[in-house]
Amino acid sequence: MFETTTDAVHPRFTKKPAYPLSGFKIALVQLAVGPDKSKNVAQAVKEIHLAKEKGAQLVALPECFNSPYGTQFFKEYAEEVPSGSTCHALSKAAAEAGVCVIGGTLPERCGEKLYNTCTVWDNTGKLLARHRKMHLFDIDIPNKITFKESDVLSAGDQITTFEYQGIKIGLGICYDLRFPEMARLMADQGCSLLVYPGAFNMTTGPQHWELLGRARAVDQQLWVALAAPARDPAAHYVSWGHSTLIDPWGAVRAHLTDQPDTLLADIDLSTVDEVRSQIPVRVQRRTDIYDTIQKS
Ligand SMILES: NC(=O)CCC(=O)C(=O)O
Repeated sequence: MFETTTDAVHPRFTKKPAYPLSGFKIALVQLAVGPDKSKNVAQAVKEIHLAKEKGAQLVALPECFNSPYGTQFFKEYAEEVPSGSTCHALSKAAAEAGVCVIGGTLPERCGEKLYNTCTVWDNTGKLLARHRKMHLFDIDIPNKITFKESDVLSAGDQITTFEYQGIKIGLGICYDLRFPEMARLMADQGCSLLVYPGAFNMTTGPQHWELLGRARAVDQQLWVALAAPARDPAAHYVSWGHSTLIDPWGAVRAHLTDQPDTLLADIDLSTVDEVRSQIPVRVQRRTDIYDTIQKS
C-alpha cells in the first residue's frame, strides 16, 4: 500500500493529525422494537447507558426505534421534535450517560406533516442536529415487497452534517443510503463518518445493505455506520438487521447478525486521510466535465 522509501520517516507520517481525536469508540444498538412505545424507548435508554459503560463515545440507534416500521403506525407514534417524550428521554440519557447519541429515527409530527426524523444529542443533552429522511422509501417489487412511505410521510429537504468533538459526521436514513450524490456532498462538507439508521428488509437487505454501505465508504473514502433494528419474523415489516461498521477501504470492520445486540468498535480517523492520500480520487475528478452540486 505504501511506496517503499529509504527515508527513516516517510513524509506522510510527519503530517499533523487532521482531527482533535485520533479515534473513538462507536456503539450501534440493534434494538428489538415492538408495539409498546414506552418499552422501546426504555430499552434504548438502557442500551445507551450500557454502551457508555463499555467505553462508547458515540451511540447510534436504528431507524424507527420507538415505533414499529410501517405507514399504518407513523401517525399514532409521531411526536414533535424536540418537545416530544422520546426526544426528552434521549436528551436525558445522553446527558446522564455523558455520551453523544444519534437517536435512530422517530416519526416526527410538524403541523399537518409527518417526517421520518433522526435527532442527535451531545453529551450534555443538547440537540446537535435533526435530519429528515430525504428520499422516501417507495418501491414495488412484485410478489416481494411494496412500500410507499410517501403515502403518509413528507420528505426532508436538507443535507445534514454536524460536528462532535472536532469530528464531522453526516446523517442519512435508510433509503438515503442508495443516493451517492448525497454521500458525496456530505464528504465534501468534511465528513469522515456517515451514519445511517436503517431498516432494510428480507428482500433488499441480503442483496444491497452491506453492498451499498461499502459502496458509499469506498466512493467517499470515509467510515460508514449502519444501525438497524433486530429482526422480528412476526412483524408486519421484517427488518434484515445486520448493523455494520465499514472503514474507508470499504472493509467491513464489524457486523451483527439479526438478533438484538450492540456492536462496539473503534473508529480510527487517521485511516480517512491515509486512504485519501494513497488513492487520491478526490482530487482527480474531471470537474471540467462533470460535477455534483447542492442546489439548496
Ligand atoms: N426503511 C427504508 O428506507 C428501507 C430501505 C430499503 O429496504 C431499501 O431496500 O432501500
